[in-house]
Amino acid sequence: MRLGVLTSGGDAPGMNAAIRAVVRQADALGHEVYGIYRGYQGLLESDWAPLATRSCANILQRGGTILRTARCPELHHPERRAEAAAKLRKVGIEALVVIGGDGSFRAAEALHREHGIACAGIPGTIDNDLPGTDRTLGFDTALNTAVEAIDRIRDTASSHGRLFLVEVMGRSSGMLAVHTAIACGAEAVLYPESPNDTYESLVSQLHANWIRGKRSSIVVVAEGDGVGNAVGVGERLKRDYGLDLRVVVLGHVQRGGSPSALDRIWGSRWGSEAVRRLVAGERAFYLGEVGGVLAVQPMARILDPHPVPPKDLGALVSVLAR
Ligand SMILES: Nc1ncnc2c1ncn2[C@@H]1O[C@H](COP(=O)(O)OP(=O)(O)O)[C@@H](O)[C@H]1O
Ligand SMILES: O=P(O)(O)OC[C@H]1O[C@](O)(COP(=O)(O)O)[C@@H](O)[C@@H]1O
Repeated sequence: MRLGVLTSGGDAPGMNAAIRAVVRQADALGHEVYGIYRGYQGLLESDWAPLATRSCANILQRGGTILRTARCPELHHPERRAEAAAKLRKVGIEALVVIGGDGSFRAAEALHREHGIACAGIPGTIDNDLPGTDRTLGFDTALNTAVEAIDRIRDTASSHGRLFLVEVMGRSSGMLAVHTAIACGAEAVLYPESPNDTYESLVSQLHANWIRGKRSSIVVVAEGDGVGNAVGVGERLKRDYGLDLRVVVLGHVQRGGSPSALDRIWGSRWGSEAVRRLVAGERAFYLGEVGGVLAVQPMARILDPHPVPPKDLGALVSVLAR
């Protein structure tokens, strides 16, 4: 059997572990893998090549993706998906392993529903916002990167008695922000799924801490937060209260770097499992981890609402900051 593998959407540490496992598990079972470069964009352009098992040497510990990645707005059009399916059939790729996030899986779901392409999904996004899995590749690494960066910022915050607003990634998900805030002992967190967050509530939290004698604070702000991004909130606080605050946008620093052990392990397990299920005839599923155990979800489950950060974690941030 000829399988295809692609990485799509944002890159995430652990994607290379998954690619390596796909290639080597297929090789062990006597199947062939084509690597498709630049996600669905490369698929539309027939940008692919066979991946030999030795071509995956020394990639397990590398961030990013050796297959490169892209966002491909064209795939939202049904005619382009029909073209993609025809290209796969022409080259003899019978099943596709898609490593990516929610959007990448939605594309796979459509390719299967509309054209019968067998698809396996491996969660790969630092956002950790997929239904049916507690974990996505890259989240653990990105979380640890953000925490390490904020620990350094904390030194200056306390030495100078300053407020820092630190922006972490998450265009529509607060998972990374909330977990980062707990792990670095932030004074407050702002994230998109928390409708009760307001500028006024942030000010009163910071003020209450000041009254308690706290002279420095770190506020973690998710990129897609509704109150405004870190720069916007910072400008407003400066204007209203004349605070000598600083804003740090961690940005893509969080997306790169060598994957954590957990991201390598899950990338390896999911890559192997995806191949074993596809060659056994399964057609449309994605893998995950639920309660520490490997889980399998029907691909259509990706259409469910995305998970939101547990409410108690958001509330815990301010309790622990007292
Ligand atoms: N609803 C959709 N229908 C078809 N293709 C989609 C859909 N959503 C996303 N895609 C494809 O998947 C790619 C990656 O999606 P994106 O949301 O950017 O990243 P991620 O997979 O990390 O969530 C898009 O560039 C597009 O090619
Ligand atoms: O690198 P880009 O294209 O600016 O994307 C930034 C976005 O990518 C992410 O890191 C991951 O998002 P996806 O998983 O949807 O690709 C988001 O947190 C962030 O908003």
